[in-house]
Amino acid sequence: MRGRDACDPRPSPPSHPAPSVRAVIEVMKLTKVYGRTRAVDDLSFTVRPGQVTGFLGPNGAGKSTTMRMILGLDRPTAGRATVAGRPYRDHRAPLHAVGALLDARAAHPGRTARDHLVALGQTHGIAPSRADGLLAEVGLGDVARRRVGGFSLGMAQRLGIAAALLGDPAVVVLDEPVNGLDPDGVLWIRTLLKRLAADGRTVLVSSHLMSEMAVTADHLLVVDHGRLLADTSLDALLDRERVFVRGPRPDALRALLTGCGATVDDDRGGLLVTGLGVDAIGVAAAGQGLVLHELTPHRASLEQAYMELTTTKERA
Ligand SMILES: Nc1ncnc2c1ncn2[C@@H]1O[C@H](COP(=O)(O)OP(=O)(O)OP(=O)(O)O)[C@@H](O)[C@H]1O
Repeated sequence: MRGRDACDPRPSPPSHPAPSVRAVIEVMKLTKVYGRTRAVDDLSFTVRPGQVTGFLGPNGAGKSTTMRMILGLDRPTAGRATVAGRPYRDHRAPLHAVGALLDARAAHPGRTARDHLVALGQTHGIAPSRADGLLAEVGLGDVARRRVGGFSLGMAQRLGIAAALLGDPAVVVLDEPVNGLDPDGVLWIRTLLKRLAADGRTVLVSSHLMSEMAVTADHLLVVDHGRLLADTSLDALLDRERVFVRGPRPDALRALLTGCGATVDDDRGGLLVTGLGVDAIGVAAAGQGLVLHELTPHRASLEQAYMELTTTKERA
């Protein structure tokens, strides 16, 4: 009983429901090359409404560059990105289609927070009262008439989020929105993102903080070196079964399980197996007459799942 046929087939992932084109972000074979750096490398994914999609990866993974291309701020070397069925630049009233926060310090430092939002709103016929309401909502009501140049990073982030929401957009794209926020602010943005998704909006939020995404996102896009490592629900990533297995013939066991398509790592005197469940391992070992002294399921933390994902793909 050797090879993949000897092992229980793993269930195929659930298919996604057909997305409403109204608010979908589509990234198709997107590539961006800066000199010798492939910042984004043949990236394809779809971001759907009604959930928070975390865009996760280490520093320099290509998250900001991808977001800039989605928002028409960088020209792709190859491939394309659309929002609600068309490139961002083709939207006649972009503030209503997509709200974005890429750089919290982008607001003119000499303007007051209120003037910044009112001026932005004027480009789309948005009433000043909407700016006032949003400033109160993001916790800047008391400093609405202070100049932005004197704002802390956290205050600037809150203003950037107010600007992103000004046009009541169906799609929200935020690049590292928790940067500079205090614990209250982090909690606030977490709640806000979940509410936006519950309203049926499409929410794409980047972070290099696994812990933050673990409590905020429903779905994860994991990138590294400009490439997509995973496009998965948070639950599916965490539910990936890992099994600790120990027996007197670890080398034979490793060869068997690797042949069954599992990833096998040394761990505390035994083997840590990803990609096969306890039943499949038991059946495969019995088929080869291999004795097992231990066979224990492990649920990975998000950090473990992420580290495993990045190191496994780098080795491949
Ligand atoms: N304008 C540019 N010119 C040259 N190289 C760039 C430029 N913008 C980004 N890069 C490079 O592209 C790569 C991806 O950068 P990017 O900012 O997209 O990553 P990131 O995932 O957003 O990182 P971080 O979490 O640190 O913000 C990096 O190697 C970066 O140095």
